[in-house]
Amino acid sequence: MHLLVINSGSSSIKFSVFATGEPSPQSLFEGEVSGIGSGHATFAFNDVSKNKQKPAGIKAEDPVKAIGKVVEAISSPSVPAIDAVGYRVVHPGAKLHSHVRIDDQVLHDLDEAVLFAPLHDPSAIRIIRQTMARFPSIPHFACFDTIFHQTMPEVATAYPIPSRYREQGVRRYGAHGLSCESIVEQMRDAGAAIPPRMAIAHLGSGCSVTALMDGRSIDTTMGLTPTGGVVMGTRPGDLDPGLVLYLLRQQTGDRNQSFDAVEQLLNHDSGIAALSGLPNDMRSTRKAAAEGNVSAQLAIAVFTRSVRKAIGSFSWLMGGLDAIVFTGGIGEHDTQSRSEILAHLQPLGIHMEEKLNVAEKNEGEGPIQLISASESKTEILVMPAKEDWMIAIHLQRMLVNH
Ligand SMILES: Nc1ncnc2c1ncn2[C@@H]1O[C@H](COP(=O)(O)OP(=O)(O)O)[C@@H](O)[C@H]1O
Ligand SMILES: CC(=O)OP(=O)(O)O
Ligand SMILES: [Mg+2]
Repeated sequence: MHLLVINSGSSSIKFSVFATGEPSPQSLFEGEVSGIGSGHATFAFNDVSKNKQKPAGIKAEDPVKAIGKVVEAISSPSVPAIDAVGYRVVHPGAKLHSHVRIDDQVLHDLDEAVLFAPLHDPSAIRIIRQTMARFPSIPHFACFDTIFHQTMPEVATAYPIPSRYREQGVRRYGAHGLSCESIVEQMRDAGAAIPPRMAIAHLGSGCSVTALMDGRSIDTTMGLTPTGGVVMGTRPGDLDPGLVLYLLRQQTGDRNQSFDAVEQLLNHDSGIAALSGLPNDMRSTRKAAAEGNVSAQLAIAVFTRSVRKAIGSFSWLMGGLDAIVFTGGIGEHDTQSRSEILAHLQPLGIHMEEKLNVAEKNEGEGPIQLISASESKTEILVMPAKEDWMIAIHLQRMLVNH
């Protein structure tokens, strides 16, 4: 069977075609629209058995506008007919508790869930509806970013607000769960031992740090929504809640308009992009910082400091760290962010080996790149966030059971 996976992030749509198989589904085609909303979006689609083509520039102001390009690519005669589709949906809301086959009831529940992930869920749901209309006779499944974090204990998920809100589903959910699960699954796949105390820093457009014990999530920085936690591309991460009240009270005029304006501010107009005054793209922010742009330098320093603090707090919580994994667009590629986040930690037994950090990864080396020095008590690893592969694994399991 052939599976299509559509992963819409806040600044990208990644999509893949897999052939089902053991031990896990095999990727045949991979594509990506990246830089959505940055003014210089690119599109790439590749047969994984052939040489990669260079991404081409396209117009893509938002993920929904980019989906037509995805459907066009997978409709090409060289791509096999699709038997099932799996979507990454960031938040299932308070009612859904597992990855599911999508029917009218699930679509209704997802419509209700948009309050929990207003930056991600609305476009994901529109993409699902459009793709279901295009492929009406095959099953469609939603895989959620929160499910992996269901192992978090109540002490990690309970907010110190009146308990009636908890009963309504107001708690920490976390996100980037499919990415974290793919890290653990790739370690298993490679026959590597799962580090007992691990922190995964998923640094992409959205950024989070997750604490794992024996491969299970025990705490994470994102909260009820993916707006909280560490500093991100266009989101501020954790703020003084009084600041949000201040913003709301400061807005004048229509009440709904002020909510919309504050939501726009917190999900689209904050984070690294706000501090730097530049588009949401770490590559151009780094370039500007290197050229002496002090706003870009400050933005990056605020970002790396917040990630450093999150990893530090989880290390304290677990009584130390056996491994730190960097993943996501920034985590996998921005060598400077990695060295800034872990600078001067030798007294704690954490030694990044700069030569390994900047070394080009060779093809066929496997997914786990070790960048710590041999004397480091904590292993520092760089690994790909294989969310699409993880969704294909769930899809394959659900297809057997449905
Ligand atoms: N080679 C690179 N060097 C530095 N940053 C990079 C590089 N490649 C991608 N990035 C950054 O990764 C971020 C996007 O991460 P990604 O995980 O693809 O996003 P999304 O959250 O939309 O899935 C952007 O800030 C981008 O600039
Ligand atoms: C949950 C989240 O922030 O996802 P992304 O990083 O793909 O925007
Ligand atoms: Mg992502």
